[in-house]
Amino acid sequence: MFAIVLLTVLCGAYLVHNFYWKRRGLPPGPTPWPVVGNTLEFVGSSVDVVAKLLEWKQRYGPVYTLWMGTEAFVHVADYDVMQETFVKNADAFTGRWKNFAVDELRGGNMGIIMSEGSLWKEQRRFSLRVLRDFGVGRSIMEENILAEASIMNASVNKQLANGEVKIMDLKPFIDECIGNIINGIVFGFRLEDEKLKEFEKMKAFIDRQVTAASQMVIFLMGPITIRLPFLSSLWKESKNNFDEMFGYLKRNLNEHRQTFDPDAEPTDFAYAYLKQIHQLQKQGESIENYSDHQMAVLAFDLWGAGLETTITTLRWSMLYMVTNPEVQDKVHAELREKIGDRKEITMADKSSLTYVTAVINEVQRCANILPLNVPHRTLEAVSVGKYLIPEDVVIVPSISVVHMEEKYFPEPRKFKPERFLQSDGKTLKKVDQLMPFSLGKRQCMGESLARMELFLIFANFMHNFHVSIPKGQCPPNMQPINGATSQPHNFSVAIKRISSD
Ligand code: HEM
Repeated sequence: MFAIVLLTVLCGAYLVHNFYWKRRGLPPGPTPWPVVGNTLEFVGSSVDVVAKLLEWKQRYGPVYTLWMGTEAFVHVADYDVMQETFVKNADAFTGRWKNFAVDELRGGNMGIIMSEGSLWKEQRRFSLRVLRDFGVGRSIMEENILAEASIMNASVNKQLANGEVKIMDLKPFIDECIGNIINGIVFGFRLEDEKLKEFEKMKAFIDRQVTAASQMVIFLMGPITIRLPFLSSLWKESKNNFDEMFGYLKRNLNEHRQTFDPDAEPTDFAYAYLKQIHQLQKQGESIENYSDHQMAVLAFDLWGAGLETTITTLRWSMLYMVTNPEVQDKVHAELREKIGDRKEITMADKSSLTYVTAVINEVQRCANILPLNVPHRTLEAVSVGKYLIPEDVVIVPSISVVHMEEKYFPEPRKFKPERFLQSDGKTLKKVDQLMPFSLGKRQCMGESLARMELFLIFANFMHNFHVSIPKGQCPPNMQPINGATSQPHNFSVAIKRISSD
């Protein structure tokens, strides 16, 4: 009898806690289920995550709370409120979510993406400096990207006889192109033979890890839940994915340690990092923020973030070209008019290729590849809109919602590059609400590299090829695969050389 009373009291207390107590003082939002919160709302291949976020914004207002597992995630889904908070009061929002999965899979809040405080500040400053030294945002990097774009185009070209239309999956070509660029920056070598095979294996681990199922791991995992049926197998898969990727990075970092020459100019990020440690030690300064583990997680962040996002955006760009042939025709017309027979398109052409630039903007808006962005954490109690959010609350700039707002982007579900052009149809229009790289102090660190890659690779590809839906096939599935990034389903295109048009 006593046991039943005790159990009833405990259950009652838990329910009061779940449905009322833990939600006090936080913005409203959908009612969370015990343990799983609102996480299950995102499960299922047909769930349109951004539509759900928009629906909640309409119901609860521009600032609302979702529960991912047992953690409150405050979503800031209004452009003006985002500016007032993440930009004007930036420091208060530079924390990152701390959780069991991050501790177990990445060895804690290390690297850049998940680190905070002095570790994050120092490592971000250092990494940006090294990227600049290696020519990111300048002509040195432009040459590297152009070289890889040209190799990719030559490989595709090799598959095509003149005038022939061939059905091809472009993913492996894009993977290898972007893989070579980021691998060159981090480890300084091209992916050939065995190295290429190893890279392809690693890319497959990344692809599996960003899927929805693996992402559930992050939200639902704890010391007890990883033992539950179903979740335990998801957990094991994620653990294996991370172990394999860290194994690859650590093998390459060890090769660098063995060949490191402190007197030589660093030729890649890994050597620059070793040189920084060497110099700090020589000057008797602290190397607390430069542990072996930090170096591996930092390499993981640059390598992973640099690969996944850019590849996914370029794959979407191909899909939008085949599903919007009239847009592709205009891209080709602009390239014919402004570039003509010239072989290579460089950054110097960007200001005249306004339609191409508008298309890339529209791809980034519609593909909306990071529907849940990367969650931040409040480092102090802080006002957000009409709410006072306590310290240590996970908070998300909901950029994907802004990208789909009618008031900024009329007919938001339509692919209309013209929205990024002035009424003359030629001059580019700056639209501040397009924020694929987020905002504030944690804004994407690779933005200038990514922008250069997207422009040079897309423009040079379109200058050479025409893509379409293969004859007799249904239009491709434009519903994204939900996960950390919104990826397209596998697809093939009918491709032909532009000269045969
Ligand atoms: C189309 C390509 C890309 C997109 C759309 C993108 C988008 C983003 C977004 C939305 C964030 C989170 C910002 C926030 O927390 O509010 C982020 C962070 C980050 N990105 Fe990118 N990114 C891209 C390419 C790259 C590349 C090429 C690199 C490689 C260097 C990179 C490195 C990073 C890093 C290191 C962070 C963490 C920054 C920090 O926490 O301080 N990204 N990115």
